[in-house]
Amino acid sequence: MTDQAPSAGDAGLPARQAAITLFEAALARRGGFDEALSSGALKGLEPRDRAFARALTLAALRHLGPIDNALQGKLSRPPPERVLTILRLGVAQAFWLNVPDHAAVASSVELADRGKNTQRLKGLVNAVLRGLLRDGPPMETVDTVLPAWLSARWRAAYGEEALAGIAAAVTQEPATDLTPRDPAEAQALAADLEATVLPGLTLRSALKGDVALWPGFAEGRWWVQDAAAAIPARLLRVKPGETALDLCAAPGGKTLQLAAAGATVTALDRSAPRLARLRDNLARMNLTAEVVTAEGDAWRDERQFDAVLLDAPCASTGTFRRHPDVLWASSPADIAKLAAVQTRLLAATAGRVKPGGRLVYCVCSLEPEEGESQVRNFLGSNPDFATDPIQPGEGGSPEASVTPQGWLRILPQHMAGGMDGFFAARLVRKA
Ligand SMILES: C[S@@+](CC[C@H](N)C(=O)[O-])C[C@H]1O[C@@H](n2cnc3c(N)ncnc32)[C@H](O)[C@@H]1O
Repeated sequence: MTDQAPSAGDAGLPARQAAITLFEAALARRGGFDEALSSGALKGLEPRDRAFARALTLAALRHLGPIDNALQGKLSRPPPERVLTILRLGVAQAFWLNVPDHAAVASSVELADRGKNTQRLKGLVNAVLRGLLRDGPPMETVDTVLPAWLSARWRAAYGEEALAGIAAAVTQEPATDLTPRDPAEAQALAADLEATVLPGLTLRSALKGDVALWPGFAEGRWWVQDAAAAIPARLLRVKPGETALDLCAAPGGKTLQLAAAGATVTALDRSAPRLARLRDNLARMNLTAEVVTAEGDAWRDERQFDAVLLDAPCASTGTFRRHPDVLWASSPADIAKLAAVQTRLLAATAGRVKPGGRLVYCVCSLEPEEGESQVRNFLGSNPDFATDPIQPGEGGSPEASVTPQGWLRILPQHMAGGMDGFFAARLVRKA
């Protein structure tokens, strides 16, 4: 729930229009939500309207399955896409953004009235929305919350009970997690940030709004990082003075952890714009790293490192709590394509680890093809590497996440209040 709703009259329409743009971009393609944000979908809006547009889009995506299920019962045939968007956003406003019913209906009808292709259907928008709001919030069950192809995959991989836990996490709005630059400061920062200190010393803050205005941001005392995302870099256990390579580094959450722990870090990524964000993050935190723009599997550099982190590009299905668009814009083909990239990157990583050094492989994905299968295949073809088993509790690892092989398979329900889904394994290269 949020209290950021602007009033229903004309003042709120630009925000709702921006939400239409964001929402349709999010469904059109993987990464569309972020692309639309960075290409100015919210430009020209007041901060309050910007927050509303973003919150509305995310609420509609987080509850999209149940919304569509309820809509199906009210529509005899699929309406044009824009009308469907207006209806989905209208329902989300009323049930999850505290917008009064009359305002959600009036603004949705107004949006339909303003569009050349939707004007004639404003009566339908009015009738369908009124009917849905009378019925109350849509049913949220495993079958309505998740796309069928993902629930089938996750049922097969993790079983019925775990699937129910995953589905329950989809509709929960996540808190903001922060990593302190200096872990010894965690308790002191927690008081200023209305935060609880989680295992691993992640701070879970109850604050809302622009993080740049929160205590300690400008001074570089913490950065935003999900509790699960903060675990893999800790598993490398870097010591001051060791060399570390972060092979898919941008925008740099894990690079910051390695640098803050005192390692001499090389941060590599193929994306120059994402590396620009990494550089900004390093500067704000007053940390340093060598920054390299290159393809991880084509980088010509003979150095070997004490510690190597491969946080590989993946389908990101574990991040649905903060990025619910991944549920609706991903496909089985994405998983197959990205799994091939991971295999290539892992193969290229092996030679960059010093004999006796450590390699942590991780992905923010719930797909076994991107996690367990990758490591199993890698160990099969690289007999000089072995698993260094992760201990329960290590670096904040939930006990429930540790697999019999000593890898981590983090499911969102493994921590009260949720965490991103992740896979991680720590391997050592024999000396
Ligand atoms: C999961 S994200 C990394 C997140 C980062 N480790 C962090 O903690 O902030 C994956 C990154 O891999 C990069 N990437 C994708 N393919 C790559 C390749 N072939 N070589 C190097 N980087 C690649 C992407 O640009 C993206 O920044």
